[in-house]
Amino acid sequence: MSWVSCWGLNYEEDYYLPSWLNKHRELYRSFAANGNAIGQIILKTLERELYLYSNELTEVHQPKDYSGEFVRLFRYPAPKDGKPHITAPTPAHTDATSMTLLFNWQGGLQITKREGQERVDKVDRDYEGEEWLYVPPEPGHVIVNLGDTMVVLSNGVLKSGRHRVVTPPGPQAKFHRYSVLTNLRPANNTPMRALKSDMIPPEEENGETLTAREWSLAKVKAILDRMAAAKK
Ligand SMILES: O=C(O)CCC(=O)C(=O)O
Ligand SMILES: [Fe+2]
Repeated sequence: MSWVSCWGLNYEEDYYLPSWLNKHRELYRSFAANGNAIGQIILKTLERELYLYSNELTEVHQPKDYSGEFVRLFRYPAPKDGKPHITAPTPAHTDATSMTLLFNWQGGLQITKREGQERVDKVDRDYEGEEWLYVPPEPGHVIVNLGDTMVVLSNGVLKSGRHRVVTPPGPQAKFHRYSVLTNLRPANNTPMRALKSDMIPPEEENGETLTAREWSLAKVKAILDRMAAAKK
């Protein structure tokens, strides 16, 4: 599997793109901006359902603010022998985003049937006997995965969806799989603690609150440490 990510930090103004993508700068900008606009509609609905009355979710996901948001393109080569890959090309995980918008044309994305998962799994561990369901792409639709920061901001009222990508089923396996995703993430300085509302259970005070940037770096570090430990 190969992929390329472009961190469109503050994609309304200054951002760097590699030369091959810079030729399509306007397409890139409008893809990221439209993704954010779709996300804003979903966040507005969640604000209402969570009884948040002062734009607490939408105001920390504004394109003008610096955050860890990115656009990512994936290419999953078709297996040469036609047999499904033994290990999932994208292993099971929840996204460290607030919300991921995923565009793809082939199957292969799966969600888990497992219930009662931990609040936020810092290392995306594997669970024995976990059952998986395909999410077939529908023309004209985008797949939306809610991510871990929403779990933190809602103190567990919202859940992040655990998913993975395996070889596309049936005859689709003969073709390379491409996917394009964009996402929403809280502005870098957003405090990663539960928002206050009648729908959100109050959070226990436990010392220091990380910013969104510190919080996502800690998740990446936990995953890298786990991968290094698995190699030993
Ligand atoms: O390639 C895909 O369809 C999904 C990849 C994914 O889950 C991710 O990058 O978080
Ligand atoms: Fe993901």
